[in-house]
Amino acid sequence: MVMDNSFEPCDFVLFGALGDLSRRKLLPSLYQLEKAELIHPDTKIIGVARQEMSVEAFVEEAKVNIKKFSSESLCEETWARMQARLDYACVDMKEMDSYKSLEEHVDAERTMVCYLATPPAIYGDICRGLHSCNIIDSSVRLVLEKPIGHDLESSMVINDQVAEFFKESQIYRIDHYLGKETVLNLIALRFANSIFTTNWDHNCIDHVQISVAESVGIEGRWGYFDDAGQMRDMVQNHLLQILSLVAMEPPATLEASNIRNEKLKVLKALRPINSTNVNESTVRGQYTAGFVKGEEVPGYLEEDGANTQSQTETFVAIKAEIDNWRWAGVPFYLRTGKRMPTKVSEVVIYFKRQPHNLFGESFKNLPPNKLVIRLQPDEGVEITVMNKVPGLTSSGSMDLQKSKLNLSFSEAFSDERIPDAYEKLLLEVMLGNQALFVRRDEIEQAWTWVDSILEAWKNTNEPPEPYQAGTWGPVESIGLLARENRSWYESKLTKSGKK
Ligand SMILES: NC(=O)C1=CN([C@@H]2O[C@H](COP(=O)(O)OP(=O)(O)OC[C@H]3O[C@@H](n4cnc5c(N)ncnc54)[C@H](OP(=O)(O)O)[C@@H]3O)[C@@H](O)[C@H]2O)C=CC1
Ligand SMILES: O=C1O[C@H](COP(=O)(O)O)[C@@H](O)[C@H](O)[C@H]1O
Repeated sequence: MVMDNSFEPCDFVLFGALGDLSRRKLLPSLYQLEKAELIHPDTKIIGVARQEMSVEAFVEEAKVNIKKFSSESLCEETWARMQARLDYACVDMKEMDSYKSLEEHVDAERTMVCYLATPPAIYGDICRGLHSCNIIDSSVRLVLEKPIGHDLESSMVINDQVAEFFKESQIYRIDHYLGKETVLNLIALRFANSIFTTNWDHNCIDHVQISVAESVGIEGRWGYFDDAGQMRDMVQNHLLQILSLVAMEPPATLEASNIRNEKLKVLKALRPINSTNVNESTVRGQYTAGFVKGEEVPGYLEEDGANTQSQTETFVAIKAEIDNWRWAGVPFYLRTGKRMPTKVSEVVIYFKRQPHNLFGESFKNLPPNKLVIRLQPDEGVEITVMNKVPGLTSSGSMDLQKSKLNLSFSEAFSDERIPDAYEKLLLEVMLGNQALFVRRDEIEQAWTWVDSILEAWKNTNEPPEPYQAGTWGPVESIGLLARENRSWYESKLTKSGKK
């Protein structure tokens, strides 16, 4: 047993237990935690959905999905333990009377975790329903899935509805990127290594690139995606969270409030992008038909259910600037899109060039050092450095060559399995640690910045730039950096043709 004293048993109530997220991610992640013996033996997992179903049928459904969505065969011993803690309650989450049936499944004396894997539109109903049957007390933790709103205003409405019944210290807002090992490693890399701690500012860094490329399209989610677009789907949450971790000041401790305070300061320091600077600071694109990994794929406007007039963006590139002491004059270029050549997320830190050249004409333009943090896949960290090519020359001059110091997680930690982000987040909720969850003020600050860009795009009334599926986005995205004599980092994964 690998448990410590902070582990307490709880009733883990999964609202929307028959939905896509639960089937694909949450139940398989709970299974992995079970396997690692990280769930308290007395913890119960109660699936809640509106379908009438026996506990046996729910257990069978869970088993089928865990088998289907886990990358390994089912361990019978683990499953026997997990099965024993599963329960099911049928609740129509919009009907207040319906919540009574929940009472007999939970123990008011224990910590209760309510995970809302449901449409955000019914978060308010669920809170009222829980309140109506007197289930809420200070020990209840509420987990909210994204998206929290469509803009600042709607996000405040949801947050207000929830705040009627829960204190902020009880609310766990999910951004699954915060559960990714490599995103967490940003904290370790920055604050456990003095070479980075002391070189992490405008004195040493020229610019930063954050790219989150996806090879998938919208995966049959037209209804949701067309309303959201890549800005709301990826930038408002995941990219801004990564940016905050890269740019934040050292927190006093790793305690939740300290980390969240520092992230919030970064979001507050983001220079607003509005009608006056939107054209020079952003690019938005929409994919047309093309080939991804050799397979022909339709354009966005030809996807199932598509509205052919849609101007929703499937690609965004932004030059973001952080107006504070540390980052003055250091652009953060963000880029994310669907149907790009490969799935790859990377943070690349470009250090400044040497102030003076000692190595003669042929090395006049010594390339800057780069720190490449590969978030996914092929997780790792790489630094490019200049080295002397070994050997003797008659002129006595020095020949230089660019080389890489490469730490690949799969090689360095070959005995360790990299857990899915949801495993980490589910574990942290059960431990009652909010550090990897997004606080209300962070979400609202992120919406404020994003809303201003969306509003400016709306005002320009220009369609998104087309880009062929299987490319790195519209040419204008190259221009965003080229006009400042910079270029996007070409991922090693693309160069090697790795899929
Ligand atoms: N799927 C994913 O990969 C991701 C999902 N999310 C978020 O997770 C949440 C859930 O998404 P997803 O699983 O895809 O959605 P689904 O629609 O697949 O599942 C939602 C679940 O909620 C249930 N539900 C909806 N309304 C009611 C109601 N009135 N009473 C009882 N049950 C109800 C549904 O039941 P029924 O089947 O009967 O309709 C279903 O079990 C959303 O907030 C989404 O944005 C976030 C990131 C990724
Ligand atoms: O939240 C979302 O994230 C996924 C990408 O997540 P990843 O872990 O596979 O990188 C994205 O495809 C989806 O559209 C979005 O809603």
